[in-house]
Amino acid sequence: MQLTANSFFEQTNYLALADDLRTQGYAIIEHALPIELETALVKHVIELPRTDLQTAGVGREQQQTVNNFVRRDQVKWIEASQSTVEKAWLSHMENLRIMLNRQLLLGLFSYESHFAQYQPGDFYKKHLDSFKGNTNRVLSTVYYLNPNWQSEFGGELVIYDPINQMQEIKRVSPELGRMVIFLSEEFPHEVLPADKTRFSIAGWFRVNNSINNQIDPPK
Ligand SMILES: O=C(O)CCC(=O)C(=O)O
Ligand SMILES: [Fe+2]
Repeated sequence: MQLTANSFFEQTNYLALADDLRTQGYAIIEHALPIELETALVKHVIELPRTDLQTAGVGREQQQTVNNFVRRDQVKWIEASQSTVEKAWLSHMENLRIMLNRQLLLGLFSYESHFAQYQPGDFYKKHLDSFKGNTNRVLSTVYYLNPNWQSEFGGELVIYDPINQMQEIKRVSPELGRMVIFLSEEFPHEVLPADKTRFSIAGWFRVNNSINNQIDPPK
C-alpha cells in the first residue's frame, strides 16, 4: 500500500482550492486524499481504543476547560510517532502546507490535528477557532471519515458569515473524503447533532508567534 505523500497537491482541484480560499476565505474539496489513505484512516479511527479518546476542551493550554454546553466531542491528538497512518496523514498535510504557502503566501509554519468522535446527539456550538491577536491558528481544516453518510443523519458543519454572524452561508454534510478549509479568525461555525456516530479530523495550520525563542505552544 502506497501511503506516502507525492505530487498529489499539484492536481488542478487543489489549485482551485487555493483560488477559493483567496476569493471567498473557505474551500471544500471532495476526495481530498488518496483512496488508500482515506480507507486506512477510516479503519484507524473506528479502531481507536476508547481510552485514547478524551473529552474535548474549550480554550488553549492552561485555560482549557471542559464545557459540555459548548462541545461534546471526544478527541485524540495526532502524532507521527503513533502509527504509520497518522504519519501518512501528517505527511500529506505537510505537503498541503507547502503548496498553500506557495500559492497564498500565508507563512504557515506548522500543523496540529486531532481525530474527533461525535456520538449521536453530540454537537459543537457556534464558535471561532481563533480569536484575533490571541492565537496563531490561521487556517482550519476538517476532514470527514464517514462512509455511506446520508444527509438525513444530520451532523452538518454550518458556516456563518464573518460580518453578519447570524447569516448561514454553507451547510456541509460530513461525507467520507470531503475536506473543508477556512480562515480560522473569520468564520463562526458549528456542528449540528447527528443520529449516528460522526468521525472527523479537525486541524489547524499555524503561524509562528514565538516570543523569546520559545515556540508558541500548539493545542
Ligand atoms: O467537525 C466539524 O465539522 C468541525 C469541528 C470544529 O469546528 C472544531 O473542532 O473546531
Ligand atoms: Fe471549530
